[in-house]
Formats: sequence, C-alpha cells, structure tokens
Amino acid sequence: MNQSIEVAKKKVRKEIKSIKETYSYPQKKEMSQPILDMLEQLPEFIQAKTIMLYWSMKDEVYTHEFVSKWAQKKKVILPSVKGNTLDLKVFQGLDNLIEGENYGIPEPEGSIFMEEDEIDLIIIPGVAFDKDNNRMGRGKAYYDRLLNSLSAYKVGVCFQFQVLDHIPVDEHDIRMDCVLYQ
Ligand SMILES: Nc1nc2c(c(=O)[nH]1)N(C=O)[C@@H](CNc1ccc(C(=O)N[C@@H](CCC(=O)O)C(=O)O)cc1)CN2
Ligand SMILES: Nc1ncnc2c1ncn2[C@@H]1O[C@H](COP(=O)(O)OP(=O)(O)OP(=O)(O)O)[C@@H](O)[C@H]1O
Repeated sequence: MNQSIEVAKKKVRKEIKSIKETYSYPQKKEMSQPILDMLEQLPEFIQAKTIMLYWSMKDEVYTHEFVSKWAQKKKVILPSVKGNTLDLKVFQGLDNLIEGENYGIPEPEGSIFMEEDEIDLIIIPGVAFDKDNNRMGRGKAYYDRLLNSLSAYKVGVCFQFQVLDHIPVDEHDIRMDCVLYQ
C-alpha cells in the first residue's frame, strides 16, 4: 500500500483509540442501543432473511444480545478467522461459540456456510468511517477481502466520534452502502 496512506491510517487508528478509552465498557454498551434500534428499522434489515453480523469486541458497537435475538428470526452468520481470510459460519446459539484463532473473538463452531449469495445484508464494524461511506478497519484487510466476493447490502456501524469528514482510503477499501452511528 501507498506509504503515506498507511501512515495516515495509523494516525487515525491511534486517535480513535484514545477517544474510545475515555468511555467505559458499560457506557459503550449503552451508546450502542440507539444504533441497533436504527438498524432494526432499516428497510434492508427488515427485508433481509440472511444477515452477516459480528460478535463485538469491547471497543465496538455492542452486538451480543442483538445477535442472539435476531438469530431466532433470521439466519445470522458470523465471521470466523482462518489465517488471512474469514470463513462464514451460522450462529447457532451461545453454546456453540468457541474462541477464534489469533484474536480470541468468539465464533461459531462447525461447518462453513457456503451459500454466500444468500446473504442479504452485512453489518460491519470499523475503526473509522467518513461522510462518503468509506471505511477503515483494524488494518488486516479481512473485510476488504471478504466484501470483494459478496454482493450483499453493506452497513457500517460505529459511534459518532468514529465518523470523520475524510479518512485515508486506498484502492482496496470497500465502500459501505450506508453507515449508522449515534
Ligand atoms: N468483532 C469483530 N470480529 C471480527 C473482526 C472485527 O473487526 N470485529 N474482524 C475484522 O477484521 C475479523 C478479525 N480481525 C481482527 C483484526 C485485528 C484485531 C485486533 O485486535 N487488532 C489490534 C492490533 C493488533 C496488531 O496490530 O497486530 C487492535 O486493533 O488493537 C482484531 C480482529 C473477524 N472478526
Ligand atoms: N483485497 C485485498 N487483498 C490483498 N491485500 C489487501 C486487500 N485489501 C487490503 N490489502 C492490504 O492489507 C493491508 C491492510 O489493509 P487496510 O488497512 O485497508 O485494512 P482494513 O480495512 O483496516 O482492515 P479490515 O478490513 O480487516 O477491518 C494493506 O497493506 C492493504 O494494502
């Protein structure tokens, strides 16, 4: 990647990280609720039968109960880290989650969900987004690689302080169809 873009992304990651640290985990959970409420009202969400979500880490929009709740009504897919790529797996309840490789994020155990074309909607966390729906992640390009092969509607979610006027982008970065924040 272009050196100066990489440096600029690092700077943004550092700035966002220090703002995140000013909020406690309970505060971040509370701040997540209005974002999830908006998500539930999105026509694309209402219509979706199969949704890819994520199991939130402590500094992300909190999704744990949201995943469990919606898995009773829709097919919910979660990512599973496999080397440099993400496998997709169906969420089948809390008892079915195991610690993933590398980052220890809980992920479903079991077989890989191969019907990628069935995914109607993808909810994507990010470190920062901008007004043009660009997204920056944690710097491993997992989602950029995954989104290349999927045609689902892409919704970024984040806290208000993660939306900037402009973020550094390179040719790999995949733009969201919309970004929800509060
Ligand atoms: N909740 C959640 N699940 C996810 C992702 C995510 O961003 N959020 N991923 C999206 O890709 C994949 C996992 N990728 C990850 C990539 C980096 C880090 C991480 O903690 N990075 C450190 C920096 C470590 C380093 O530089 O080596 C950090 O951000 O502090 C975590 C997950 C799949 N599952
Ligand atoms: N589709 C891709 N295939 C191969 N390498 C890629 C791809 N997209 C990005 N990269 C490379 O991976 C590195 C990290 O990319 P980038 O900073 O865009 O990740 P990110 O979007 O923050 O991460 P993520 O998508 O996992 O949340 C960069 O060196 C970039 O050039």
